[in-house]
Amino acid sequence: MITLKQAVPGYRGRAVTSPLSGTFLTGSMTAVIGANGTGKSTLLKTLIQLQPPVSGHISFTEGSAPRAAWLPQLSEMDRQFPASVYDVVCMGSWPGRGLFSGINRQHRLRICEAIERVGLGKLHNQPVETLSGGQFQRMLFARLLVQNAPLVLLDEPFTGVDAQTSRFLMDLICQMHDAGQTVIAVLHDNALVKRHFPQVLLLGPECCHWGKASEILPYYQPTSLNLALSA
Ligand SMILES: Nc1ncnc2c1ncn2[C@@H]1O[C@H](COP(=O)(O)OP(=O)(O)OP(=O)(O)O)[C@@H](O)[C@H]1O
Repeated sequence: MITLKQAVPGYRGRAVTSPLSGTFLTGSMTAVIGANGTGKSTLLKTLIQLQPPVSGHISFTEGSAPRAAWLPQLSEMDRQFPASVYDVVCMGSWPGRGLFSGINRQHRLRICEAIERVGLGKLHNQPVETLSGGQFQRMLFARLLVQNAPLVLLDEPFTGVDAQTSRFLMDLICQMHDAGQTVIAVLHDNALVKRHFPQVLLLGPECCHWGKASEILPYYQPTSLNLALSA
C-alpha cells in the first residue's frame, strides 16, 4: 500500500500538481489521467523515488518503497541503443541477481519465456534500432515480465502502438493485475480506462479527483489535442 498525504510532486521546489492525498492499495489497478502538463509523469517519477515530493509525504506499508518496474514514456527512451531484444529483456533480471553477477539457466529460461509470451520469439537477436514501434513496446513489456515487480508503473504504454498490439498489451497488464501486482498507468483513452481500470486518479491544474473510475471519469473528457499527442 502506498499512501500520499498532501504530497505535491514537482521539480526543484516548484509544484506541478495540487496536493494529493489517498492510497494505492496493494494489488490495485489505477489509471492516472488528465490534460497534458498536469503532472502525470512527474507523479510516477515521484512514486518510484526518482525525485522527492516538493512537500507532503509518501509512505509505504512495508516501511520502504516496494520493488518497482517502470515503463517510461516512449519519448524518453533511447531507441538507437546498440543492444539486441535479448539484451534489453535480460536487464529485467538485474534486480534479482545484481548487476555484475552472471545469468544462470533459470534466468535465461525466464527471459526466453517472456520474449515468447510477447510474440517476439523469432527476434531474440534483433538489434533494438530495427524494431517497429509495436515490437519495441512488446520488448519493454517482456522486460517488465522478467522484472515481475510488485509495483508496475506505466507511462502511456500504448503510444505509437497499433490497435492490435494495444489490445495484446492491455491483456498483459490485466494478467499482471490478476497475479497480484499493483498497476499504476498513465493513459489518455477514457474508453480503455472505463473498460479495464477500477480506480482513477484525475490530475487537474486546480484540483485532483481520486476514486472509482465510474465516479471520476465523468469529470474529464480528453481533448483532441491530448488524444493526438498520445497517439
Ligand atoms: N525535468 C523537469 N524539470 C522541470 N520541469 C519539468 C521537468 N519535466 C517536466 N517538467 C514540467 O512539469 C510539468 C508536468 O509535466 P509532466 O510531464 O509530469 O506532465 P504530464 O501530465 O505527464 O504531461 P503529458 O500528458 O504531456 O505527458 C510541465 O509543466 C513540465 O514542463
